[in-house]
Amino acid sequence: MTQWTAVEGQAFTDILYDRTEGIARISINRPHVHNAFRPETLVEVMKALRHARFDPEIGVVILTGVGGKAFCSGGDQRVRGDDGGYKDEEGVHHLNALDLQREIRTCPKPIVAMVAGWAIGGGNVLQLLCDLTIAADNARFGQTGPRVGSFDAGFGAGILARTIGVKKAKEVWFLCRQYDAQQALEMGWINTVVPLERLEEETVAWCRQMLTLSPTALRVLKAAFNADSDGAAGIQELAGNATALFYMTEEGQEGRDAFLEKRAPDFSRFRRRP
Ligand SMILES: CC(C)(COP(=O)(O)OP(=O)(O)OC[C@H]1O[C@@H](n2cnc3c(N)ncnc32)[C@H](O)[C@@H]1OP(=O)(O)O)[C@@H](O)C(=O)NCCC(=O)NCCSC(=O)c1cc(O)c2ccccc2c1O
Repeated sequence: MTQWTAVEGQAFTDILYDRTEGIARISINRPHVHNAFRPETLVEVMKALRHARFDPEIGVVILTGVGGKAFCSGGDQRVRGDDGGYKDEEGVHHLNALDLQREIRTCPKPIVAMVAGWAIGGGNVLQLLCDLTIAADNARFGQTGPRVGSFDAGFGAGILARTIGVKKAKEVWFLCRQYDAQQALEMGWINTVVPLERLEEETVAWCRQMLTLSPTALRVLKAAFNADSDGAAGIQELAGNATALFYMTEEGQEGRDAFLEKRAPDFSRFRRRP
């Protein structure tokens, strides 16, 4: 059994945020609605995710749901308003699931979805956008949008099509069927399926394996996998890694030093590589 410790100084109402060596775990904690999210839930997930991103001791993040019956059932339909989004406690309408989707893709650390039970609607999109998905044998996946008067025509359609193929993605969205973990595995929708009682052990094992590997290599690879589908923003993310690495070289530092020392830069000692 993994020992998890609540992250200090981080108080939340809709999520749990804890950690074990090198791994942060963010759990949506609304099991009474199968972990459906409201705007406040997503604000909290983003806050925890940013905290994990900036914690140098964390190398991998797990996103999951409390209770064993659901990862997440998407937007909480009880707070879906008539003014273009989900209503927060102040009455402001949001579609801030889209903000979280982008943050999952731009977080430079691998994010693993640990899925037990339902991953439906916006909940399926969240697990889809995580870098890896470990599912329990009770997991069920699907989209409900056309049934409940919604659609995710961004990552929810496009990345699903890239992941399982266009025909299958259209089937998922056009028919609103549900798929069990084995079917999802066969489609390449998820990475592996394990018995529910082994879900955490298996997920942590995958995370620990990534923790033994080069964080820079994983970071650049993550950006590379997203670059083309994220367009200019994806190239920006990938290119930012090149700039960061260049800043760590003597060649990059020569330009900065020359400016600060008010002299012409001397790049002559740096090779023009083939
Ligand atoms: C997930 C289910 C298939 C499970 O069915 P089951 O029969 O096992 O359980 P119940 O239906 O009895 O559910 C138990 C309990 O939970 C409540 N509940 C479940 N899901 C939600 C939900 N999403 N919102 C509110 N409440 C929920 C349910 O009412 C029960 O409560 P009781 O008080 O009656 O006990 C089934 O529950 C189901 O189909 N759920 C709805 C799934 C769904 O349609 N989700 C929303 C899809 S749209 C979406 O998520 C979405 C969000 C965004 O932020 C977007 C942003 C931008 C673009 C698109 C977006 C988008 O599409």
